[in-house]
Amino acid sequence: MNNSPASPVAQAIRERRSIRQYKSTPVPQELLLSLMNTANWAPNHALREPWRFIQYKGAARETFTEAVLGAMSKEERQKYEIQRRKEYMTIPVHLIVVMPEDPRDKQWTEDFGAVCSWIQSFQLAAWEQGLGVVWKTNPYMFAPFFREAVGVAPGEKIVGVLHIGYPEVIPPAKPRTPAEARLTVHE
Ligand SMILES: Cc1cc2nc3c(=O)[nH]c(=O)nc-3n(C[C@H](O)[C@H](O)[C@H](O)COP(=O)(O)O)c2cc1C
Repeated sequence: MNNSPASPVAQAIRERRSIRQYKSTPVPQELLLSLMNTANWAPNHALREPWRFIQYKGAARETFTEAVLGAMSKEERQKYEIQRRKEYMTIPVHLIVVMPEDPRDKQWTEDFGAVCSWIQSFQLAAWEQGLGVVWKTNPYMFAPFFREAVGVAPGEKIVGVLHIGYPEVIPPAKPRTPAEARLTVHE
């Protein structure tokens, strides 16, 4: 099996970067859906496919922006509103990734793992197509105001907010610790 760093999968894993500066160029919806359908092949136990998505694009990004701003304190809003409004109205797509909160520990763990796998699969498939993504877990995600404004129900968890678009800037890689440093081998 070709597991060299030069294989297409290995290369995508190593070269993908979280993108925080985007061009305003729209992302075709067919491309987005195709990438989502690829990510749907992520491993998920008992094939529960424990994910759903809420997408904001075009003028509806205003609704997303208001949901974020409404979750801020007065002071935070004063400090960040202009910057955030500009940022969220430039990035072409915001995708909220949601999972059901199964009360059983085993199922919750499986579902969370599956949704994280979905997100990374999506990020890699997007990268291969020249699209950038960043996976965010900002404090607003946990705020009741935001959850209600975007239609996340009690009993659901937001696993991440993905910002998606064509990269304006690709940051340099942050070095990783070699696996050997974290590996205990018994033989
Ligand atoms: C679960 C998770 C949550 C993250 N949350 C944030 C976040 O809130 N804000 C952010 O700027 N990046 C966030 N990131 C992206 C990481 O900061 C990023 O992956 C890390 O800096 C390594 O950079 P790279 O992805 O370009 O290799 C998150 C990543 C993961 C996996």
